[in-house]
Amino acid sequence: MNPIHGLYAITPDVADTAELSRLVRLALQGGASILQYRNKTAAAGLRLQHARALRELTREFGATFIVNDDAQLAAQVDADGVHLGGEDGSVAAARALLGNARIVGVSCYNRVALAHEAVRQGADYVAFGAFFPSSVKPDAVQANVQMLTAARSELDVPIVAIGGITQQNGAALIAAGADALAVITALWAAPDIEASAQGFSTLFSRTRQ
Ligand SMILES: Cc1ncc(COP(=O)(O)OP(=O)(O)O)c(N)n1
Ligand SMILES: Cc1ncsc1CCOP(=O)(O)O
Ligand SMILES: [Mg+2]
Repeated sequence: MNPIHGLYAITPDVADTAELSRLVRLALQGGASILQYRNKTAAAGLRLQHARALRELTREFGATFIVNDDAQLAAQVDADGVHLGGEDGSVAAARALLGNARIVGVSCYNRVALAHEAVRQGADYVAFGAFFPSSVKPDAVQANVQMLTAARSELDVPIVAIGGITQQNGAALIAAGADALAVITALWAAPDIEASAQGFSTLFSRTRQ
């Protein structure tokens, strides 16, 4: 099975490791198949503690564990891979740390040409977005369904969609070719995180791909 398929949960900004683990467990119970550890503010020691805890938890559930931005941290905690944006270093540098068996995902914003280049450099998946307004990244570049459709017809690697995705607007992205939906707010701000994860996961069995 493609390890990049289904609900791709990205961690909320929660500093306390036990509380972060409690929330993530709910998402995994609800069926999140990929977890990305994304934290822009914690100190290195706390990030290591978080990443170690989440590595253990994702193993328990058989979920794919990706670290955002930091290939070194990914290697240190034996994560399944790393996610790189335009300012996060090259695929080659990540490969040098992680080897060929790990996953390297690359942000391509709204540019299919960037995705071709990422694949040429050895990316295992590409991400496009933001598809909808995002309170986490209000200034994010806007992507649209037409470019996703074009990307799907041109690319063989898994495609992740991100940015303001909800259970309501996510189905159209899956129908257009997204293999995974990366979500922050609609998952963690939901009144029932497990039910929200379940709802997102169900979209993948309902929507023709
Ligand atoms: C799955 C996924 N897609 C896109 C991003 C955004 O990456 P980037 O542009 O590097 O921005 P930051 O998340 O680092 O602020 C992502 N993290 N995950
Ligand atoms: C990291 C990132 N990159 C583009 S939008 C975004 C944030 C996604 O969060 P949300 O699902 O809350 O819009
Ligand atoms: Mg980044």
